[in-house]
Order: sequence, then structure tokens, then C-alpha cells
Amino acid sequence: MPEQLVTVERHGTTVVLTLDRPSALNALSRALVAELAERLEEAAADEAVRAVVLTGSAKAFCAGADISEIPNMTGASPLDTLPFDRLFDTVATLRVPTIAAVRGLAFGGGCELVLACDTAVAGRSARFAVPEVRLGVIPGAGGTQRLVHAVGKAKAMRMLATGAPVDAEWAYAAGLVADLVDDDQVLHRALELAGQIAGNAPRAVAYAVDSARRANDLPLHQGLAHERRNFLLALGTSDAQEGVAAFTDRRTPAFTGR
Ligand SMILES: CCCCCCCCCCCCC/C=C/C(=O)SCCNC(=O)CCNC(=O)[C@H](O)C(C)(C)COP(=O)(O)OP(=O)(O)OC[C@H]1O[C@@H](n2cnc3c(N)ncnc32)[C@H](O)[C@@H]1OP(=O)(O)O
Repeated sequence: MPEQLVTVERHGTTVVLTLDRPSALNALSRALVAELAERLEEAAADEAVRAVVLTGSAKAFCAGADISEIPNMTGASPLDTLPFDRLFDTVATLRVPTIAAVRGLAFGGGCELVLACDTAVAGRSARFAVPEVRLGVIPGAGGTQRLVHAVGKAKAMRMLATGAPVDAEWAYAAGLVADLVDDDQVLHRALELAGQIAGNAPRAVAYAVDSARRANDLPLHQGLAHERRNFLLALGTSDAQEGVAAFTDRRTPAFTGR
């Protein structure tokens, strides 16, 4: 029986996936990458699931790609990165919002995993880095693109070009994470946020806003067209009618997900 590298917990309509490879600070081995992608796809396929929280076991979120697997990368081809591409594409396009709950370090691919999520909560012990330059490589899972979107060019280059870690306060002030709480409150805050998402909007609308938000990664004009399409789709749902009616009637909407 292969070692379980990702634990799955259900908290109401939220699934919590924990990277569970503490001996290697949850480094992303190929086995862990494949297992995490499968658990994410399973969660998103469940109509009752409204959000996924990603977190790490022990004192780390994730120390990045498993460096012990680098020697096998001589003459690496795009095929070698497929498992990583599948995982990061799955996180970035999941049908439900993804929330990173970070305690301890999120380095390299671990930091890129946080960036691929829709939002993030950090504990005061959290540290973020893209130290790949210190390995003679560069981030290969979106870090050079998503970090600029998250914190802006100047702060992104400070991290990318030096590989130096930043602390939780810096990450929060820079916009890399949305909330900064005490370490023992990280999961609680992530679950609270997931519950607010589930409680305040029908699944289809939450997906539409998430999908439209991701269009922000496209050039602006494409993003605006994508947003308008999703807006009009949402407007045509019975939930939108119910939401408007409930506001008019000063009552809580009874969404049906249609
Ligand atoms: C670069 C290519 C990756 C190869 C395979 C991928 C295929 C292609 C994919 C493309 C997309 C991926 C892009 C992402 C790339 C990366 O993430 S590169 C790696 C970036 N991360 C790092 O450089 C961090 C390396 N680790 C450290 O610097 C330190 O461990 C630490 C994080 C600062 C913590 O230090 P400390 O508290 O002193 O703990 P340690 O004793 O160093 O570590 C504890 C044990 O954990 C093991 N470990 C830590 N990090 C990794 C890791 N990234 N990979 C594998 N193992 C790791 C460490 O070896 C210790 O284990 P033991 O020695 O057995 O005790």
C-alpha cells in the first residue's frame, strides 16, 4: 500500500487537503504531486463541495519541488514537468475556490502553489520564497508570472532575483496573502472564509466570479469580454432572480444552484 501523502478532511462543504510528508517539509515529489492532483479533482467533482483548503502538515506548508528528484532531470523534456503542470493547472482552474492555509515555509513550488490558489491565509510563522535561482534554475510552476500579479513587478523581482525569503508580515503587506492571523488560527480563518463563500453565493455564481477573476490573467480586453460573458450567464440563472428578489423582500435568499 503506497504511503498516503495527502490527507483529506471534510468540514461541511469545504474539503481540507493536507500535504503530509513532514520528513521532507512536504516537498513535492512526483508521487505527492500526482496524489494531490487526484484529491483536488475528486473534491471538485463533488457537487456538494464549495471550496478547497490546501495546507501543510507539521512546521511547513511546502518546501517546493523535491530536490532529490533533480538528478533524474538531466536532459529534462516538457514531458518531465507534465505532472507538475497538471497539478498547478488543476489548482488554478478548479471549479471551486481554493484557499491556501500557510504555516511555516512555502518555498519554491510551495510558494507557487500558494500563488496558484485563489486566495491565502498566513500564520505569523509563514515565510515565502522562490529560491530557485539559488539552485541554478528558475521557478517553473508559474512563479515568474503569478508573483508579479500578486505583489507587483518591483517586489516580485526582489523575491525572484534574490531567492531570499520574506516573512508573513511582508507577504501580507505586499498582497501575497489576504489574511494574517496567529498560527493556531490559520485553519479556522481559512474554513471561516470558505464558509462565507459557500454561504453568500450559489455554487454557479461563485464559479463564475472565480472564472472571471482568473480572466484577469489574460490581457485586459480579453478579461473584460470573459467577465461580461460570465456576468450575463450568471444574470440568467434562477439564483440571480432569487438573489434580487430576496434583496427586495429583505430576506435571506434560498439559492438552489441553478
Ligand atoms: C527544480 C526542479 C525540481 C525537480 C523535479 C521537478 C520536475 C519539473 C517541475 C517544474 C516545476 C517545479 C518548479 C519548482 C521548483 C522548486 O520548488 S525547486 C526547490 C525549491 N525549494 C528549495 O530550494 C528549498 C530547499 N530546502 C531548504 O532550503 C531548506 O530545507 C529549508 C526549506 C530552508 C528548511 O531548512 P531546515 O529547517 O534547516 O530543514 P532541512 O534540514 O534543510 O530540511 C528538513 C528535511 O527536509 C528535506 N527537504 C527540505 N526541502 C526539500 C526539497 N525541496 N526537496 C527535497 N527534500 C527537502 C531536507 O533534505 C531534510 O531532509 P533530511 O536531510 O532527510 O532530514
